Amino acid sequence: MEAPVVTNPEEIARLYRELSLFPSLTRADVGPVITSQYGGKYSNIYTEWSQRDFDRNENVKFCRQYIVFHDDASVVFSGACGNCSEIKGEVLGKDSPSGEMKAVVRDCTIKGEDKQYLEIWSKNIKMKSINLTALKKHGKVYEDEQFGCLVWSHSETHLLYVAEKKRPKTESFFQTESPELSSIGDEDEPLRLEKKDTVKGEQFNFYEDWGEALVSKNRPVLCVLDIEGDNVSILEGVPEDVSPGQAFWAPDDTGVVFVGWWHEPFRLGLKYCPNRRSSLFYVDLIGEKCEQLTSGSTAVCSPRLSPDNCRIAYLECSVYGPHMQCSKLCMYDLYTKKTSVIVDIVKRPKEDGFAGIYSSQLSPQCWSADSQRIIVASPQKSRKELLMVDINSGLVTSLTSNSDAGNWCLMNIVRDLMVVSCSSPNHPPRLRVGFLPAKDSEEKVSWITLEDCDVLEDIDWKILTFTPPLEQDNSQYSGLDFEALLLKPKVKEGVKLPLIVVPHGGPHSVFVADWFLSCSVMCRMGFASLLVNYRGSLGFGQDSVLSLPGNVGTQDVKDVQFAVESVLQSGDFENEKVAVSGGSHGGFLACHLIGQYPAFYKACVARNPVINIASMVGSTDIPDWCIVEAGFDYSTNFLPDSAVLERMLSVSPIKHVSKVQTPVLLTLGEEDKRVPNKQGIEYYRALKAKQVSVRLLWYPGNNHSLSKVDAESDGFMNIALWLIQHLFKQS
Ligand SMILES: CSCC[C@H](NC=O)C(=O)N[C@@H](CO)C(=O)O
Repeated sequence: MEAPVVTNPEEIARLYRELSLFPSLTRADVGPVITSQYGGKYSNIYTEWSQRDFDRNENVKFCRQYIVFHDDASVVFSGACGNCSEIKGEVLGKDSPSGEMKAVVRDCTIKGEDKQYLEIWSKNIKMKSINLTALKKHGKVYEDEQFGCLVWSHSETHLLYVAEKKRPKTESFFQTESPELSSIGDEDEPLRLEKKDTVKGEQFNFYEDWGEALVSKNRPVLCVLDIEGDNVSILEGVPEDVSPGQAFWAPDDTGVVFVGWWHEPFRLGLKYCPNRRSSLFYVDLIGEKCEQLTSGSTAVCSPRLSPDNCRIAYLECSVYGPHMQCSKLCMYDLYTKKTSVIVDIVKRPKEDGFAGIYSSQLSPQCWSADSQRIIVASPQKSRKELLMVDINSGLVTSLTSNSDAGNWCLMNIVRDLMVVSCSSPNHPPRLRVGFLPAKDSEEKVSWITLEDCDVLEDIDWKILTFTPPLEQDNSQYSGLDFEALLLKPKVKEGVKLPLIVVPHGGPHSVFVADWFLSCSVMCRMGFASLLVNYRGSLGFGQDSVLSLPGNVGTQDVKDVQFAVESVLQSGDFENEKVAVSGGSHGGFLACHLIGQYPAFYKACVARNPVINIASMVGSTDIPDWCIVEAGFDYSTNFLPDSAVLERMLSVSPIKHVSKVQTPVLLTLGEEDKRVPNKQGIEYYRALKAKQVSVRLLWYPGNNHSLSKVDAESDGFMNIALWLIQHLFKQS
């Protein structure tokens, strides 16, 4: 029996709107402990959320506060205080350590001009509003997760943030000048005008940026605001060949610790690429001393100071190679000035299930109050778990094993109070709090839900495990299993479902059992989805990651096909109604699958797919990806020769295009720096030439993720209608 499928566009849009109502938690902070007049203790929890607003075509950001009464070890009573309020124009915001003040970096448009202000709030008063744009000490403030920060000094007298370095004004050689601005010049130097401080001949200089989603970010500088003196200064002493970010105050406020990414000989894209050469540095406030704290031969991120001010925890991985991979959890001792590894790379999942740390960002605070443990959220196969690491023994304990939720994210931990977001494919994000049990205690965390939403009872999900057949075993990394998530609408016995196969991108990424808007709408429409974590995915040990480079286009393709064919054997699906959909490397796999298994898939959707690695290597922001995934070792002076280009071409989907029969929907972002839209166009032309049905959707103002509200929702509707058109067409 065939399942009834929702095909009416109005009804599909209604379902999409309905399930888009669930917001996602983006930030949480815990305020200081307050003792009430009756002796009870409580803390405020500040949360920020994001939700799609279709009419305004933007993701709206709002906040809500909660109060948690506790005895320092367990929650006694909790609840929300007041309603939500929207946050507008706030680029960065941070309460001071005492909770007495708040700093905000705000974007404003005044009489058509964009300006940035740094505001200091105290009690119910806006104490200061400093016009950063007018000060002209630097360019725009960095608000991204890669470099950005807004940090109060321990003394609460100074603020630290990152901004674009100020560039000199430029003008044409042919600009007419007033006679009094006569120039002085030097033969080798560009002509500088004394009075106006304007440079000629540099108007069209090219400034590299840090790539996808970090456009226009070229040269970050560390900025310090002296609150009392209203004075912003740029920290001197940062090495010239390093871009600083993720900074914080050293314990005594006399200097700053930061991550520095080397930008010579050129910048490579940083988004999703934590494998860029970088180090921890310390620079003193007078710029006399800058010390490199880690080796400089690895890639580091997320430094976090322990509450006792003695150590810095951070994540480390090797430079180049697979972009995302198993990380080491490391520590820098501020007294001995030595680094150590607390949790090493894990090649294969251990007997207790621990598969390694796969994270490129620790939560804003990650230490227990006793400075003896660190909490990290990491995929462990197809679930994301909270892991507690003992810094002395390196012992890793899961705080969330056997839980019903498939995805646990640590938003923050302060004085052992953890604030988390947890979700599952049939359960949108919930906000929970819980105290970390005392060291060496056997106790489990008792989670209290502060913000709940109902389970979508009509959606079923499970995790499936696959062992590749012998002929598909990787001889170098033998015996690796992989997994997939299967999401299905609940239907009566005997009803067969259409199936959408979704391989993830990366390829070193993973689908954890999270809430997926598009899959849940598809479920409500009557489709099942199979999300495949083929070998090479994160969370399955470093061997799995390393098994894929050099084998893309075969091992990953065969794993996905093996998973699909295995699932179809259950008899629960309509074998003639199978579609494939993926983005980026997932699009690469979708296009490979329709080329290598020509009659199998009845519809294909590819978002910004990698089509021809050979034609992409010179135009993507991450050429190293092309070289590594094609099976070569990358260095910055690597130049692809004809054999390398031939290999890149031979592992690409374009190689199989002549066999394609499946109708293809391409969704491309005009501003994509990662997989330039010319890749999709190359495929579009090839399919057109072969008279294969193809449609191309072009999203101006969108980058690789196609995540602007109108692009994402339009993309979803067109994907749904494309699947309906091609899976259910009358033949
Ligand atoms: C040269 S593009 C390589 C593919 C890309 N990898 C990293 O950015 C990719 O597949 N991206 C995924 C996210 O990992 C995506 O879904 O965009």
